[in-house]
Amino acid sequence: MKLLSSVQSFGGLQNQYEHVSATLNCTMQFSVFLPPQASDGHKVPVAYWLSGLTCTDQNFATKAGAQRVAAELGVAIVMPDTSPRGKGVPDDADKAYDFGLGAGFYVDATQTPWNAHYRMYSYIVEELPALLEANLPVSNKRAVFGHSMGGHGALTIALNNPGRYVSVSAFSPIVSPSQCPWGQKALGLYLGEDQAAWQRHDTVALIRAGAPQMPMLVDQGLADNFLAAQLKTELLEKALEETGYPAEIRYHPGYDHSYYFIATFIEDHLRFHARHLQ
Ligand SMILES: N[C@@H](CCC(=O)N[C@@H](CSC=O)C(=O)NCC(=O)O)C(=O)O
Repeated sequence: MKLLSSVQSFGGLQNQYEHVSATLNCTMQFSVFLPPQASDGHKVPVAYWLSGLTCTDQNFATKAGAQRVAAELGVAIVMPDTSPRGKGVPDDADKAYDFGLGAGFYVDATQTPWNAHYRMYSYIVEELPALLEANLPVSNKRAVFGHSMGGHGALTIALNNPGRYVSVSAFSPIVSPSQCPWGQKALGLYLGEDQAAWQRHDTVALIRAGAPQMPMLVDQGLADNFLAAQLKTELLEKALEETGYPAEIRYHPGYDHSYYFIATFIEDHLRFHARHLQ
């Protein structure tokens, strides 16, 4: 992997890298915040941040304001891109923002032409951690968190891989892609119309199917324009209640879907993960 840029922040380093991904069959960029505790080669625990629709590795790095607390806690943050990129990577036919480039939905596509590149699930779960743990001072103590499409990615990836992550959290997640327009479009095109294949990428379905318990925190703004039609947090709330799954959902009056909301509560998420990572 090649270092593209490196700037100091709160005593740590905000770095951007490029590498050729065998999983995604293209060149990818990602960002990593390395806290000061990593500077002597000491391996630090790591939280993987999964961004939402339209994002690259830069949105969280520049808008969330996570570096100060991550530096204090000694936790690295990995910020991957949200889809494969580059020449030959197919996009939505109408260049819509909710499918294709910037909208990988953290699944491994099985349908042509998407399956040649769109394998974000395996990229996040396997390729990226292996690359980083071999080349950077980060340990295999991992947490995963994300926003919106990335909140869906974080929750489903954690529930499918409880041994690989100690904790999971999400801002404004799509809790049941099987039951909202963004998810139905993406899963239909990436995985095909047989909804049986969608269930392991649907947080509500996974919880209802008896997913193993792990520390889980969800924050949702009540002034979020996407709440009623796309996010549907109430479906998760109901599934948690009916199965006795012990997650915390916090609702915040007045907060919308933006990074202003994320920046307000990111400290809570980092402290939540640090408690489980250390
Ligand atoms: N352009 C779209 C909305 C796109 C949007 O709001 N993206 C969110 C994530 S939404 C779910 O995954 C985001 O994080 N945007 C980047 C940012 O820096 O804010 C529309 O017009 O509705």
